[in-house]
Amino acid sequence: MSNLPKVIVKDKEDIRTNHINWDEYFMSIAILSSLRSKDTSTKVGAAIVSDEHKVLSLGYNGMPIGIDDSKIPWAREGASELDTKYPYVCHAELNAILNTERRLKGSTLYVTLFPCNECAKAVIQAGIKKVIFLDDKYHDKTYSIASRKLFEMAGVETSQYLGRVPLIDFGDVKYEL
Ligand SMILES: Nc1ccn([C@H]2C[C@H](O)[C@@H](COP(=O)(O)O)O2)c(=O)n1
Repeated sequence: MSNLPKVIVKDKEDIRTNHINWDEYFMSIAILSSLRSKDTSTKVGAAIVSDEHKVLSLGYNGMPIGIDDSKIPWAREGASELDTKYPYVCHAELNAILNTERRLKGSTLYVTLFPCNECAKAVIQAGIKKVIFLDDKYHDKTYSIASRKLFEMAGVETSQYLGRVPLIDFGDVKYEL
């Protein structure tokens, strides 16, 4: 008996259509990575890829290494900002940049949420040349406006991923649009 999932393709003979394309592949990896996040409201995943289509690094939003994340709030609101997740959580893009010692110059970042201005600065400093994002739900926030400015001035190309997304279902954790 095999534990491999059954492969279903529409046209096995047509090599142009019987596999997923690069963007689908890498955005799916970013989406899968997002499911590692313990954030209960927004799980973000990131994959950094070379111009030779090699995965250089992965990341998701989480508390810094060594921090007992059961002792840190995951809340969006609290008595003070210190009682929320925001001052503590490390964003997916920053984690992906820091999770490798490889050279990221000229690479592409696939991320499930448009980067904030702090991550935009790290993306630029790392030499990442292209950002492909899935969601842009904070488009009108000041930090997103600042990100767009920074990317434009630094010559980082950005584009929204409008392709197919996988339905990932682990039962209690799933990804669906
Ligand atoms: N580009 C981004 C934006 C946000 N994050 C993280 C930070 C938080 O854990 C979460 C956002 O939470 P919300 O305010 O939507 O409850 O996503 C990130 O990793 N990358």
